[in-house]
Amino acid sequence: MFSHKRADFGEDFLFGAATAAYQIEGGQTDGRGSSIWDTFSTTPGNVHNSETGKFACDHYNRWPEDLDLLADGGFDAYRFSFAWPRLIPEGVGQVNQKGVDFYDRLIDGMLERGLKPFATLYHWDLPSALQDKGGWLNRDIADWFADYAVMVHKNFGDRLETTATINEPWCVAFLSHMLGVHAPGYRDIRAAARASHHVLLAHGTAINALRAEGGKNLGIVCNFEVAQGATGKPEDMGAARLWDGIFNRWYLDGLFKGKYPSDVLAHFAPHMPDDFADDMAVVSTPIDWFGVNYYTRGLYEHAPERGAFPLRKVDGPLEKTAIGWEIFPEGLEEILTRISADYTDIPLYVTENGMAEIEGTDDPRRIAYYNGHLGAVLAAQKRGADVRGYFGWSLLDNYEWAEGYDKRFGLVHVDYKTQKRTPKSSYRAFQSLLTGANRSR
Ligand SMILES: CO[C@H](O)c1c[n+]2c([nH]1)[C@H](O)[C@@H](O)[C@H](O)[C@H]2CO
Repeated sequence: MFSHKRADFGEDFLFGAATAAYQIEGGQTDGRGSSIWDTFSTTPGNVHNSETGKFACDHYNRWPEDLDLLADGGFDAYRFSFAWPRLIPEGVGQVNQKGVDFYDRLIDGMLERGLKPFATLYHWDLPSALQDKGGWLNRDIADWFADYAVMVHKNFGDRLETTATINEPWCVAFLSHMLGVHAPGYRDIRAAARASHHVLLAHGTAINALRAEGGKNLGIVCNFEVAQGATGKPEDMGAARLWDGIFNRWYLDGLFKGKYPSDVLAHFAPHMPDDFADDMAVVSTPIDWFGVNYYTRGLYEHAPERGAFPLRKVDGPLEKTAIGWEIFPEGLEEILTRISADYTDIPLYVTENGMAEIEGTDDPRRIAYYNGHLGAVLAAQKRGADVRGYFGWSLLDNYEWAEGYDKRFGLVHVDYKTQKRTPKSSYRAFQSLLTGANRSR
């Protein structure tokens, strides 16, 4: 079990678990439109075994059982995402009432169980119809996204505890337009530069539109990695600094300082949208809270042959998870204290943290992983970081994007043939921390 007590985190500290629509819902029916992940995943070579989210965890039908698991676990909150194509199948215009009805039932189900709804508006499943118009490369996406955000607010805003605009703008932009690992699968610095700006412009435009509608408790969720030099050589330390700029400071500086870091801009500048500097007041529109997703650190070395960004990640010596990420809980303490010391004093939530295993329901490594990272949260709080909550990734084993279904992050095991849910020992560890007992309904 964990070596911490719930009271250690503070009286109002919230514990939750997190998921995302495309990874768990399935339910490609009832008027849901196509998303870029439906097309990307069915394109050979993009996803392990060409696996798709077509069925996933069948959460579209099994959501009562999944909410019961959260309540039985003693969790206070549930971080979930709306599927834009389920609510507005073409991305703009006509609303799908069956989609509205689904999320109505889901959110009411949370409230009935005493679970606070922490909503994410966009967790990567862009409507294909908007991709047809250029997607994140088209500046108009800021208005498309703001209109979608207002639609969500008008239908559900009165019941949401918090609303995050975007999950992980780095993944939306750089991972998906520079590295080509996620949908839409671009490998193009010009696409990456423009998406890296438009995703933050869309965030700020939506925040302003939501404020105009009386929106409260608005934020964004960014992912962070501690970047360290593979050696102490200046060129390797420089590579780590540049990666810190690409992964962390582009978003922190843009959102909280209203300017992009000059070291990254030096690479992006020839490809940025005209007059992007005029948008920075919108990009840095004040928010109420900030979500921090953290999993691991990275070691980087100088790699002059790598063109646009002359760096390369190298394999580190620490214990790794099944997805190959080093286990480095100190990094979470470092990130939380850095953000609160250098960028903002608004409340922080750890909105994702967790690890992948390949199989099994007895998961002592995952218990140790969570225990270490919960300790990092306590250490960051002691150093002045205003951390208000922590969400384990993930409630369920689910569709792990380009990795397909092999890499399992769930506190609850899912047998995808039968859709049977089985709490793992890590779920029991949280249940014991949160309720003082190990019990199941
Ligand atoms: C690149 O790592 C990111 O911080 C990150 C890790 N994760 C994420 N972002 C996403 O938000 C989730 O949808 C993933 O399932 C989860 C596990 O891979």
